[in-house]
Amino acid sequence: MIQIERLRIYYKTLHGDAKALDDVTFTINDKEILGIAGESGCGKSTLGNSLILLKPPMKYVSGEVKINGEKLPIDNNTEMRRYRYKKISLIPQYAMDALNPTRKIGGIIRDLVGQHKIKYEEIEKRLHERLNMVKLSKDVLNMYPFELSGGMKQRLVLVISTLLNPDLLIADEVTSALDVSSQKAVSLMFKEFRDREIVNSIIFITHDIAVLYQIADRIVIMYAGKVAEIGPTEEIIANPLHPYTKALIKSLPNAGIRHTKEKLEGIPGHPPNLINPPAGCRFRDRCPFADENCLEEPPLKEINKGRLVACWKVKDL
Ligand SMILES: Nc1ncnc2c1ncn2[C@@H]1O[C@H](COP(=O)(O)OP(=O)(O)OP(=O)(O)O)[C@@H](O)[C@H]1O
Repeated sequence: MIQIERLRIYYKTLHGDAKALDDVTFTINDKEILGIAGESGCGKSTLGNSLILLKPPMKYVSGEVKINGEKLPIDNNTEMRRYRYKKISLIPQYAMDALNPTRKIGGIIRDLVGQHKIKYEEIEKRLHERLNMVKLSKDVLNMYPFELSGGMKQRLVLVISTLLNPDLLIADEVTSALDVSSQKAVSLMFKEFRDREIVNSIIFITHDIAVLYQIADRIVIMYAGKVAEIGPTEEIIANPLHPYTKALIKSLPNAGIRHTKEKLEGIPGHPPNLINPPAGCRFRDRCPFADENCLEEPPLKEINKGRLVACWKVKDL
């Protein structure tokens, strides 16, 4: 189990700190795929990246992350070396485009495991099995990245990032650049890696709730650096409680989630500036239900078992 408690991660800027993650608390259970969704800029990538490497101007401010009860030294990039790739592995946004174009895929993997002091020969058998699992021939090891399609590259990235069977895999927008049929195939392979216990848990970051509907057990909805709502996938989609989640679900195309005659609606307005966010609920300027109570920040409260919502109005909606 991974516990994230009151985590604050900011970006240092010339105009002050951008509060990209501001008091974020949730857990990732064993054998779980946890989806993280929300509009662009809400802090999803910051969350994933902060569990691996704090690259300036990103900085740790406060809070804790525990993996199976052990505190992760996320504020110390050197100490985090022990965990990176072996215990926690990240597939960053655009990873498939970042594969070295001048090196054959076998060579890329040899370099990567070498950096972690593991001999290629030690993992070779496992590598072949895993390639087979994601329906790639081992001939790809003799190919250059540009010879593979987007879907093939993304499946390869899944294999590479999980070669050492990490406890936690963080996947950041891994399906966004793919067409709809490859999206489904790739996301189901992530599920298979969890089902076969190659990884213990997965954080699946995406702006696309339709993808989460296919694979996530629970969903965390983020808004402007904070958690708006947490719940089981079916419940979040069928019965969103936070006004922001309601708007997000309403703005979805029908993509296999539900059929409605309602017109597709975007969410009016923009998220607040995170350097100087308004006091109180950060969604209040865009919220049709906001009143003077919302000038005070709503705590994330358990409404029903496993269902947490940060909204003063939730009981009245
Ligand atoms: N290097 C940076 N310097 C300053 N602010 C940053 C930096 N990187 C990100 N931010 C700010 O942190 C906030 C969260 O960004 P983040 O990339 O985590 O969001 P996201 O939800 O992953 O968005 P996207 O889906 O577009 O990747 C944004 O408001 C962004 O402007």
